[in-house]
Amino acid sequence: MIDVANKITFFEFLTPLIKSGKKTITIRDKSESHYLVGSQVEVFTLETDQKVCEIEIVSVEAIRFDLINEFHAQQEHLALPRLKELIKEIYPNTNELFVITYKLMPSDT
Ligand SMILES: CC(=O)Nc1cc[nH]c(=O)n1
Repeated sequence: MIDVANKITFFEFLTPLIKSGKKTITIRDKSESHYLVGSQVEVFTLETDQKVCEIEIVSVEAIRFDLINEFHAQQEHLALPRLKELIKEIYPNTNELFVITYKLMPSDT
């Protein structure tokens, strides 16, 4: 059984960006800000619960929605307006968010 501290889900359409190393952050709400720096976390698709890869948590930092900027967009490999739209769709009622920075772990396959 995988503990919540060692599992994270992403929308399937984002997973190629993670696996290729192009997306190096994720912005989550407080309920998903529990990841420990240095821990290794397994990445699964939200829709089908398929394992995608493993990441190591580099940092977890609080941020307000209105402070999401071009640098975050580059790290998400998304255009800034699309990133802000996506985050608003997922978390419509909060301004209190967390930037989780991670690095891709080498895979066995
Ligand atoms: C499943 C899910 O919430 N996925 C998210 C949320 C925020 N950012 C992201 O990259 N993925």
